Amino acid sequence: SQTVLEEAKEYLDKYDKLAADIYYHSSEASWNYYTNITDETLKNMTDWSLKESEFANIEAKNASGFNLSQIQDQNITRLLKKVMDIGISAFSDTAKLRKISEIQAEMTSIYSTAEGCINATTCLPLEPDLTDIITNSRDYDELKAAWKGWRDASGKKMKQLYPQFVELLNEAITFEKKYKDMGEYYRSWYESETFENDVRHLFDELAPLYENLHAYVRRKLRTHYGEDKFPSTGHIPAHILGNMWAQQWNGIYDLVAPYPNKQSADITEAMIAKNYNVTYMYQVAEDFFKSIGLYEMPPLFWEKSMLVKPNGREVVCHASAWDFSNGRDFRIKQCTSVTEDQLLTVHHEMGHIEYFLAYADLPLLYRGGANPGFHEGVADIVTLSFQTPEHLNKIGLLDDVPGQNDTEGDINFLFRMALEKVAFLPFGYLIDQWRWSVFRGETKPERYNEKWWDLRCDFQGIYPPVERTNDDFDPGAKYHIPGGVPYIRYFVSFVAQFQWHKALCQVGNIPGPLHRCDIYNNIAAGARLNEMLKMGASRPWGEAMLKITNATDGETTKLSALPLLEYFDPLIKWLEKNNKENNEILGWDKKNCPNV
Ligand SMILES: C[C@H](NC(=O)O)C(=O)O
Ligand SMILES: [Zn+2]
Repeated sequence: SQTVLEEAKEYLDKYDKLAADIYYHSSEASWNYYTNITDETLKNMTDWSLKESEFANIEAKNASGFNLSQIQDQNITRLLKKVMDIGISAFSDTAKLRKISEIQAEMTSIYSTAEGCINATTCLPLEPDLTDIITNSRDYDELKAAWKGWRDASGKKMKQLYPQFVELLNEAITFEKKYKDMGEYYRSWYESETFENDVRHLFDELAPLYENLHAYVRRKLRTHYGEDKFPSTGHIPAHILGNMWAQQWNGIYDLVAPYPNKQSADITEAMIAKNYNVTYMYQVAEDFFKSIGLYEMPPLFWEKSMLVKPNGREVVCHASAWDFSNGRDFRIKQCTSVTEDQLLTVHHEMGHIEYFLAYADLPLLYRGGANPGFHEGVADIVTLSFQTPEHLNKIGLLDDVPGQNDTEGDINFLFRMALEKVAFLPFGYLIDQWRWSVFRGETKPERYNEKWWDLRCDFQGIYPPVERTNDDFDPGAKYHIPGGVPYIRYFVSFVAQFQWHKALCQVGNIPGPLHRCDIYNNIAAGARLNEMLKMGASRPWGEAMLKITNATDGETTKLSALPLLEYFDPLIKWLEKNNKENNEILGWDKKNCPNV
């Protein structure tokens, strides 16, 4: 007779083939909905997501037939546990599972087809129109109209749907009695009892840097928009930070740059001047990955991706990368336009594809990030190199590179990176603080919007330029809420990517300060990164962290804020000095939120 181990291995091989087939069809059905929103594609996607749940449910029962204590092979037991860890698919009420899928699809459709009205006659989609206004307008009232118009057309329209979505998700996830609520299930993906506390500590460590950036930007914006827009509580109006959600502020770099008379690198202009088109943007990104020994895009990528917003049909424009579970079919869906921000997003989405390609030979159950934050950090990691003046100069998008002793040019660059990476930290942290409090039942529907603004006011130090009431549902105006995509992964990513950048610059023997390091063409750096990518989700993520940091202190299996703080150290000193010289009072009243 076969040993239990041999039986388990045989079972897992069969599972892998069955799962690959179901996942392929289910991904294809989702793809057809996200790239063509109709009732018919919605129905087909929902049907397939139910087939996927049914498959997961049956296989979880089959796998539970194995007595894990009789199997010494840790790899096999880890795989069997993953077969059994199926989240809401364990729920027996398939009608309610269908309802969950339908509500999420409907909210995603409302978000993706919404047109925000900026006046009585003009209503515009988020991408590219409202995004362009929010990024480029410097007119307080024009910005306010776009900000309000978007929220009225998106979040407000799905307010009634969200309470039921939460209730059904919690009912489904508690069915097995393994998780208290959906938030606990999402956090379980980080395989750590202390995860929630760990991210809070990281946030607290990084808060002083954010407060210095906030104080400096606030002072610069006050001079442009006038004192009257800045309440004594210290908050900044939410709509003048160059981004629809004030999540990253690089859009207003020209307005707040430390040394504005220095040549401000307007990369979008340079791209247009160099006749960049969408395809070329993807070739530039692919060239970067190939230069460090990673993977070129397979033929099906170019054949099947959706790289521009199509005419004549509704699509989900929010950019994403897709793995069709067959080792050959990987796609990006992005309504790409020729801007610097979009070029960063192209590198981000292709970074996900690089991870997919690196772990494509692993069992399907291991084809994922070591944790969700790793997948987002891997997506971002090359942008830390790509944006350096050295690299932009190499690819012809920047003429003069600030020399190492050109402090002003260097500070301008670091400041620009802080607008993208430091400004994000409270936002990346607070989205799931809201969502976890909703899933826990601490925040009831009648307080959804109030809680959202309490968190935005407390952690980000911003306030809404238009009075909010409980008829509003501003969480719904951010893709990841209707899209059902957890968000703490981005906070984890923004911390981890600096740990990795430091490790890759070291192993690549790249001299100079961390913030000027470019791993382009560095095979050693790429090889080290690839070693971690190839692990996928096969081992607890602390081992993946160690693989990339190659640390001997044993400690660096954890997330650490130190590399991020080291990267920004010259700017921290500059901001502290500048804020002091201007008698700027750091921070804001965290518990008193101006509601216009
Ligand atoms: C940071 C996050 N990125 C992504 O969704 O790919 C966002 O856009 O909010
Ligand atoms: Zn991503």
